[in-house]
Amino acid sequence: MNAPTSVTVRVPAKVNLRLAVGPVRGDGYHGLVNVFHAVSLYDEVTVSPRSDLAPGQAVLSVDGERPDHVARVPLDDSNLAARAAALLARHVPHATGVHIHVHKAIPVAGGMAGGSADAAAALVACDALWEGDTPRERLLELAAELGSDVAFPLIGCTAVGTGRGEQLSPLPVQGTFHWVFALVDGGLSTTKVFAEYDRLRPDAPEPTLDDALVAALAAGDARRLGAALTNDLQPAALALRPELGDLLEAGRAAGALGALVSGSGPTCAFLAESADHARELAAALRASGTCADTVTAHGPVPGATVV
Ligand SMILES: C[C@@](CO)(OP(=O)(O)O)[C@H](O)COP(=O)(O)OP(=O)(O)OC[C@H]1O[C@@H](n2ccc(N)nc2=O)[C@H](O)[C@@H]1O
Ligand SMILES: Nc1ncnc2c1ncn2[C@@H]1O[C@H](COP(=O)(O)OP(=O)(O)O)[C@@H](O)[C@H]1O
Repeated sequence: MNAPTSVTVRVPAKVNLRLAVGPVRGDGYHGLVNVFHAVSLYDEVTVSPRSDLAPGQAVLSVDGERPDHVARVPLDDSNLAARAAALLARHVPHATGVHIHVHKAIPVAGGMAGGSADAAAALVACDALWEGDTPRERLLELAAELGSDVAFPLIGCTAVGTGRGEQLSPLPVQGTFHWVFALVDGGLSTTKVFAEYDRLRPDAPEPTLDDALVAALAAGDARRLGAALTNDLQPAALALRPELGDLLEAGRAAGALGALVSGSGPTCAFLAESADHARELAAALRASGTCADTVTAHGPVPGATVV
């Protein structure tokens, strides 16, 4: 069979249903109990071979519906998708240079792991393009080398991440949960949010999982899930962006079952009772004037998939 001329992979964003953050470790990372949940907001990453480039070398292009977000995606070697192609090229025999095109829908620097999603998608796409047949376990290891959040979008659905978030165990979930994500202008640096967390919580305890959250997911109970959502980084994100407090309050006042900052923020996530309720909640949030825009999505959804 001939090698493919291009491969496109669709990859979901994540929201953290529980982000329990422990003390800073010797390597500068924080021990986490990080419950990832993949939602139906997708980037698409397309790779095609470039014979004028060295194996694993990439040129990038990006487009998407939000020009302000597209403009913030780096087009050089620091792009996580380019770093993923370079890393995989060192582990498969028939790597080529590649053009990587990212169609962006996941907010940039928004706490929804868009860069990590693109890196996971690039690993899957390049492995298919180069016919690497890299085993799943090896792809997960390579993903973890690229960042704490890169392994999760390979598996998607709902999973708890321990260590620095990269050691994943799937969690059973019944049914579908409906979400509204409120986008705000500008991003937040993950490093700065963790630094602010250290300042606010010098005495952080070891992170734990929450039985009530696990039970709510297994039962498909949105009301109980809403009550169990927590994010230890939220006070740090609110300290850096105080206006997010008004956004969370607007969502609660409009009847969200749960409201929290997504990961390191500043995107905020609101749990709804149904798809209809999510649309109503989104309209109320937009009318409140506390966010730039909203996106509705459902979860859990599968991880990076060749389309
Ligand atoms: C906070 C979370 C929650 O899922 O994601 P975002 O909300 O930003 O997407 C993650 O922990 C982010 O994961 P990721 O963005 O891959 O982080 P990395 O590249 O590994 O690390 C970036 C920086 O974040 C801090 N960091 C990250 C992970 C961790 N367990 N402890 C940390 O202290 C460190 O300062 C590190 O230098
Ligand atoms: N493919 C990519 N898409 C988006 N941002 C990227 C990408 N590669 C590198 N970055 C950089 O990573 C930073 C964090 O972006 P992102 O992964 O979208 O957010 P977060 O870490 O909040 O989930 C961005 O500010 C950008 O400079």
